[in-house]
Amino acid sequence: MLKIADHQFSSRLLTGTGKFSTPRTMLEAIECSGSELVTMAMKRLDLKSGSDDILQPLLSSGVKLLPNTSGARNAKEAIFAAELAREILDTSWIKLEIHPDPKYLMPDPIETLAAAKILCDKGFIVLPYVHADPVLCRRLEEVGCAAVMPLGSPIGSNQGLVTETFLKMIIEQARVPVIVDAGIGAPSQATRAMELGADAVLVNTAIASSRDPVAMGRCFASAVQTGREAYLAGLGQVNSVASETSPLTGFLND
Ligand SMILES: CC(=O)[C@@H](O)[C@H](O)COP(=O)(O)O
Repeated sequence: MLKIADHQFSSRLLTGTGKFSTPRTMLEAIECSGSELVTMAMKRLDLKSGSDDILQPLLSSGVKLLPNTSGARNAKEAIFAAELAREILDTSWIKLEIHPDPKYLMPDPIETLAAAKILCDKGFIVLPYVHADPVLCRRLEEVGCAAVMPLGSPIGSNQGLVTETFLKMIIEQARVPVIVDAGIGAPSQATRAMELGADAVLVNTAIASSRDPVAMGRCFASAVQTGREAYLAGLGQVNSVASETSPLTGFLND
């Protein structure tokens, strides 16, 4: 089981709700992925009409909603989005995302740490999206974040685990769950993240932008499961030189 704050999940795959061609495809893909924690941008909520074509179906599907502050450019805007989420969606869980630069969507570490501290003090369950920076992840843990969400590569890039070296450091030192978020472009990359010892992964674009998102949701579910099992089984050591599979002393030497 994946434990975040006081909640347990049997799936280690978190999914996003953006970029799907239709709400129906999104709901089916999420269902087939087995994901139990699903993120949704607060900026997507249509507050004026009082109804939203994905919110209600999502809530009735039984998944836990993880609102995110995507679109916030600084701590103040992110805190506002988190408070709005708590008010409207009746949840204190928040995926904290602050990216002031629309080109690369790189998370702002300074604003993120400042917002995380304030939100934790206000009783939020904070899951911050950050660069794969081991020092920052440690600091976020210290201010009370329930998990850390370092990126594999830029959001929506499908480039995979460009940050692998640093993800390893984060995983090694973390005392809260590490959820590799963003840029995971193929099931094999999700497997790799899990083999490294990540507690979970978050995938959106790779599922939503595939030719068959429902089938791809299923592929990611098994990829995450495989990676987790491989991690628990313990991967063999990587050697820089060859090493004989069978003993060298055999009949040829006798
Ligand atoms: C939906 C969400 O939260 C994204 O910001 C997240 O980082 C996923 O990234 P990908 O779309 O690259 O999977």
